[in-house]
Order: sequence, then structure tokens, then C-alpha cells
Amino acid sequence: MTTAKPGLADSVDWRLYFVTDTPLAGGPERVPWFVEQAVIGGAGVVQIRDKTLPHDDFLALTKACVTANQRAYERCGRQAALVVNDRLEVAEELGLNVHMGQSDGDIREARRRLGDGLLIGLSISNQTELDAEFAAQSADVLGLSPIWDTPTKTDTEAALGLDGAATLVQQTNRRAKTVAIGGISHGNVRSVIGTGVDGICVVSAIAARPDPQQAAAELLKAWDDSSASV
Ligand SMILES: Cc1ncc(COP(=O)(O)OP(=O)(O)O)c(N)n1
Ligand SMILES: Cc1ncsc1CCOP(=O)(O)O
Ligand SMILES: [Mg+2]
Repeated sequence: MTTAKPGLADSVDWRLYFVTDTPLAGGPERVPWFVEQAVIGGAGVVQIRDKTLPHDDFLALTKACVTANQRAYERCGRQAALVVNDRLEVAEELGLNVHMGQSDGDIREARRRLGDGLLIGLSISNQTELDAEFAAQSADVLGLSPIWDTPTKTDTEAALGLDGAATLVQQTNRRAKTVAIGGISHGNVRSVIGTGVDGICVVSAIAARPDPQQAAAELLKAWDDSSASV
């Protein structure tokens, strides 16, 4: 079994997807608080991303984020789908979803190891990558990346822009969910909705804000207000 299970991703609220950033949070011990606040503010998906922590520290960070997500549930009655960035072995150990880029290993191997009850996200930056994923059908969600250049991550492919993202969304025929990432903030959410994606994915628009709960709530409101009028 290497393909995604149809319908699994329908149970997730993709409208607002937060990706953590340890330096922006002020250190690993501060990240779980950002997760809790973002979920209370309305994030339906949270990805734990740290490019430098050693394995054991990242495992501990991810466990603390699982607890923070549960705390959010106790406080507001909602919790997020948790996604591990890059590190398949951590996702496997904790039974969590994973997000992989094009150079993070074989997505079919990830599907074999995680089974079809967990979500796999895959970064897509161009038509060739989308065609390859069409053939494999291993991913539940595609991170269209980046929409715009962003100082948060500079080792990216060329920016897709809104037209490039809209073309890719059309090509998926809704077989997988799509989220847009890169340079998204409160002020441009409306334009991103026009591409047809299922959600927005942000780092700094939440992680660089002093009140991440409010930041998440404002982003979700911008999404909902714009969706209602697009
Ligand atoms: C939802 C989502 N989309 C794209 C990315 C970028 O992944 P990748 O290209 O592997 O880069 P890193 O995040 O690993 O530096 C993402 N993380 N999430
Ligand atoms: C992780 C990642 N992948 C593509 S762009 C990006 C960073 C997005 O950060 P921001 O939301 O601050 O622009
Ligand atoms: Mg990666």
C-alpha cells in the first residue's frame, strides 16, 4: 500500500495551517505555547518544524507540542491535526502526520511506513513535481511552495505567484487538498483564496507576533470573510 486513502484529509480543517519556528518563538521551550495559542485562535493544522535540533530534542519538542494541543482542546474544545516536518522517524514513533519536501526522501516509503491512517503532505513547486505526485498518488495534501518569496525560507524554488498556484490547484482536480505557503499575511489572504486552495499556511504571520492567538484568529477571520465574498 503506497497510495493515500481517499477522504482521509476531509476530516481536517485546512483553512489555517501554522508551521512553528523555534528561533522566532524564542527557543524550543517557547514553541508549545505558540502551538496552544495558535490552536485556540483557530489553527486547524500545526506543523512542528525545526531544521537544527538533534533527534532527541526534536522528539521532546514534538511531545510537548502534542501536550500543548491537548491543553488547547481542554480550553477551547478544538485541537489541530499535528504534522511533523521532515522527520519521518519521529512521525512514525509518535503516530503523527508528516510533511515532506521533494528532497526529504521517498514519499512512497513514507506511506508504506505510516500506513493510510495518517496524513502525508508534499511540497509542490512546479508542474513536473505535480505530475510525479499524480503518478504516485501518495500525498493527502500538497503545499504549494512558495507563493511569494519570503525571508523565513530562502532556499526555495522560484515563487509560483497567484497565477502559478491557481494553475496547479486546477490540475489537482481536488484529488488532494492544497495549501499555499510563503509570504502569506493578513493583508493578502483574500488574493490567495482566489487561487482555489483549501487553506493558507503561515510561519511568521503567527510565530513572529506577540499575541499568536489573536494573529491566528485574525487570519482565520480574513479567510472566512474573504471566502464568503469571493
Ligand atoms: C505545508 C508545507 N508546504 C511546504 C513546506 C516546505 O517543505 P520543504 O520544501 O521540505 O522545506 P522545509 O520546510 O523542510 O524547510 C512545508 N514545510 N510545509
Ligand atoms: C516553510 C516554508 N516552505 C516554503 S516557504 C516557507 C516559509 C513560509 O514562511 P512565512 O509564512 O513566514 O512566509
Ligand atoms: Mg522538508
